[in-house]
Amino acid sequence: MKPVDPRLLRRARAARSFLVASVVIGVASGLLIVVQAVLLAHGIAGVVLHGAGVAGVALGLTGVVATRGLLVWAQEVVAQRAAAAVKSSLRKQVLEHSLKLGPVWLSGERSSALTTLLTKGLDDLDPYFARYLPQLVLAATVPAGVIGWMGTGDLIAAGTVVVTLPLIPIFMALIGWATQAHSRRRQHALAVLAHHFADVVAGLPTLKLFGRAKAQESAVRRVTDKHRVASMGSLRLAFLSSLVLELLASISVALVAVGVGLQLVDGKLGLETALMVLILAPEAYLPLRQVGMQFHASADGVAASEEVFRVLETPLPARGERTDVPDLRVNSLHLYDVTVRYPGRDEPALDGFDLEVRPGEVVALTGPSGAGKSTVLSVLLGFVEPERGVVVAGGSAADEFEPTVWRRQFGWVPQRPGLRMGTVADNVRLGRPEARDEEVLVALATAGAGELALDKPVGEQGQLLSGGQQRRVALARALLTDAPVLLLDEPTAGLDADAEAAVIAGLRGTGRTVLMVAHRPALIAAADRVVTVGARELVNA
Ligand SMILES: Nc1ncnc2c1ncn2[C@@H]1O[C@H](COP(=O)(O)OP(=O)(O)OP(=O)(O)O)[C@@H](O)[C@H]1O
Repeated sequence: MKPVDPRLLRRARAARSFLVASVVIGVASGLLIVVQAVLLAHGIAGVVLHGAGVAGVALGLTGVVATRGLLVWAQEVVAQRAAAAVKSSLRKQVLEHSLKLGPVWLSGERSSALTTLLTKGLDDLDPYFARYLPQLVLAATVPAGVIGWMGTGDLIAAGTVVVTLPLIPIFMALIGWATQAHSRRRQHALAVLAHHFADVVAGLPTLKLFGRAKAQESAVRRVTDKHRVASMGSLRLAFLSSLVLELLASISVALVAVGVGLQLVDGKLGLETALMVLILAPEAYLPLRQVGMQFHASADGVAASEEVFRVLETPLPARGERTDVPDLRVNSLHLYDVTVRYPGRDEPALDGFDLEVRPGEVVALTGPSGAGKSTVLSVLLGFVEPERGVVVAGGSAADEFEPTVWRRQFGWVPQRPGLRMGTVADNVRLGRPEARDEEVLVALATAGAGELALDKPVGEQGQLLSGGQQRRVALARALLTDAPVLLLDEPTAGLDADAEAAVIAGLRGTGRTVLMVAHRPALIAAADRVVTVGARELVNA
């Protein structure tokens, strides 16, 4: 691990200004340490050799200690602010980037791992900013100042420190390599734990039904044990490294003390200088030793930030900038020879698929499960990039257009309705936030959900509504948009025949272009044209 990840400085402006402030505070702290040692040595030597008073020295020391206290406070405030700003900026960037990468990329990620990363994971950056980075700056500034000043009094002592000091970073690096792997393992164990817990909680009713709920106890225990072992491993390494660094520093200071003592006995060194060197010697090692300790506290945060950069460095699909999207009320949509292969899959999900959807048409996509029907919708929405082939509208390829502007042409009902916590009205209004209550009611009625009250509560992921109600709310949401084309993934699944007939009538009545994935005969029969995916055949109804 690099001491400071340049990507962190590049991605988070707060980290840069924080580093500058830390250097200023670090240099001032270094100076104060030297002043404090000189004052102490002067005061003690004055009392011992000349019986001088201590009032002046005590006053000076009080001033130095108070100023050092102020610097520590300033450092803490700056660090906490920087950590908060960096975390918030990284969270925002990851969320924005994930949105740009789209739902298909997200479905390949483990959502609970991503959630852990964006919450608890990034919080581990606090010690990195509050402890590790300031200490790193102190380690770079204080020893240089201290050794320089020691050299003015005793070159041998300064030389001893210069020779022994590098041992600390060398041992730190060795321990660091071992820690890094441990930290990654711990982060991974935490992600697995979160994922497993989320899965178990979400699937508890099913697990209970199949009598497997008890069996989960041992699975949870196994995953928790893995996390505990990984955490204990990190702690063991942290304690061990502190011990090693402490031992190294103590032996080095003892070496300096022996040299100083011998010179003092020989009369080659005055008492004041000897005292100054002895007081300063541990100060040269202290910042480096503490960097070692803080490194462990911050390693989890650094591992989390690496995970953040993995997400941020996932390349975005190349999309154009044009905003003059052709009006699909008058232009046809074409798919020419579209082949899609999902990452990690050998078989194409869609192979050389052609389709034309004319304005105002209702087209049904049918075909066996897994044939690629939902993929056709994903291609049109720009969520997946075809390996070959092109989507064309009004003579231009779809990927020339800015994705959000392009998507405004579509109202979409995905296979999973994706409702959020709130009320029915909140969810329908996602289609057009400024819509009036009457418009929301019309959309609900058209979607065959006229019986649902606007203020009916909706739980997370659409809970509190039946499966069929969720679908109709999602359809009302798509209908409320001004989009000329509706892309519907099995819009009547889970509806009874009457509700289905109402939905079909509602859809036909809008006069909009509809491309729908359809399995049910009534829905297929309602289409102007039926296209079979997978068989590459076009059937006119
Ligand atoms: N995000 C993904 N990553 C990898 N493979 C995927 C992904 N989404 C779909 N697939 C695969 O691509 C193929 C086509 O999937 P798609 O969902 O388009 O089929 P479908 O015809 O809509 O199926 P169904 O009728 O069951 O909904 C399937 O083999 C599926 O396993």
